[in-house]
This record gives sequence, C-alpha cells and structure tokens, in this order.
Amino acid sequence: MESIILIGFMGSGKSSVGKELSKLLNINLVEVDQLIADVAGKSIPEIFEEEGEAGFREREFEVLKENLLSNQIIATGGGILTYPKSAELINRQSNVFFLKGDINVLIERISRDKTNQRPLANQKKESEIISLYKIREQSYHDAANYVIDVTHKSITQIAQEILNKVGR
Ligand SMILES: Nc1ncnc2c1ncn2[C@@H]1O[C@H](COP(=O)(O)OP(=O)(O)O)[C@@H](O)[C@H]1O
Ligand SMILES: O=C(O)C1=C[C@@H](OP(=O)(O)O)[C@@H](O)[C@H](O)C1
Ligand SMILES: [Mg+2]
Repeated sequence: MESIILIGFMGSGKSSVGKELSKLLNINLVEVDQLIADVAGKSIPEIFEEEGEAGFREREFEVLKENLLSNQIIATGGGILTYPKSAELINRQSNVFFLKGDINVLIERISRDKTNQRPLANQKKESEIISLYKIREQSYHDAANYVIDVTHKSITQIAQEILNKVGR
C-alpha cells in the first residue's frame, strides 16, 4: 500500500489519528515532528528558537524525504506544505488525507493540548491563528486526494473513515 499521509492545520488530529491508524493496520507510524526532534536532539520550540522557522522546515523536509517509503502512516506537521520542496514530495503521493475541521474547534483543541508545544500558535491571538489558517487552507486542498471533516467526529471514527477510503 502506498503510505497514508495526513495533512492539515494544527489541532486537526494528524498525530492522534496517525497513531490510531498505525495500531489498526499494525504498520509503522512516521510522526514527522517526533523524528525531527530526535534527529536534532532538541525540542521543536528549541529548534524554532535557535534555527528559526527556515531551519525547522529544512529539517522537516529531510525527515519527510527519508521516510517516504510505502506501507507507513505519515503524520505531518501543519506547516509542511509551506516549504516548496516538501510540498512537491507530498503532491506526488496518492493517499494524502486533509483532516479538515472548523477553525474554532481546532483552536479549542490546540489550546487544551499542553503536551505538544506549538511555537506558531503559542501566545498568538485567535485572529492571528485564523489568518494563518486562511493562508494555508488552499494548499491543503491542492495536495489532498481526500478531504475528511474532523469537526464532530471521534479519533476512531476518523481513522475508520480513512481505512474505508483506502479499501482496508
Ligand atoms: N477528533 C478529535 N476529537 C477530540 N479531540 C481531538 C480530536 N482530534 C484531536 N484531538 C485532540 O486535539 C489535540 C491536538 O491533536 P493532535 O493529534 O496533536 O493534532 P495535530 O497533530 O494535527 O496538531 C490533542 O489534544 C488531541 O487529543
Ligand atoms: O503548523 C505548523 O507550522 C507547525 C505545526 C506543528 O505540528 P502539528 O500540526 O502536528 O501541531 C509542528 O510541526 C510545528 O510546531 C509547526
Ligand atoms: Mg501533530
């Protein structure tokens, strides 16, 4: 099976749904953010602070490139498509799922989630996060082969819906 790639804004559930899919299919999860931190030996906020967003995006591209093998679940970070080299790789894939949700619900989920520190959402006004979403929204649609509404669904429901689409 060609790998299942999850894209979408922060808080849309890419990491959570990725974990669930990896369990259900018993295949490897590539959690891009986690691998970036492992390779760098520092946290995502530390990378943003020390290397800037540009440094983070190049690291993200390297991890994506090295892990685009078949038969995996790939949970990306919400900004991966802003880097043209990464967008190009993802645009070539055919099991790309855009987890799309009401932005207000996503903001609520982000603000409740204290485990994942998100430098591009922390300390930001709601209006700024909404602007960032609007800037990115079209790129998710352009890259996606499937759009899944995640607003009023559980993580398990979303994972099941994805499995149905790929015929598993
Ligand atoms: N469908 C959902 N229903 C309820 N909570 C969710 C759902 N999807 C994600 N969450 C919660 O929202 C937060 C962000 O989810 P996460 O998987 O880290 O998203 P992403 O990787 O897309 O940023 C987590 O606390 C997670 O438990
Ligand atoms: O939207 C973004 O630019 C980012 C999203 C984060 O991943 P999640 O979408 O999993 O939160 C993480 O990659 C980093 O903080 C940058
Ligand atoms: Mg994530």
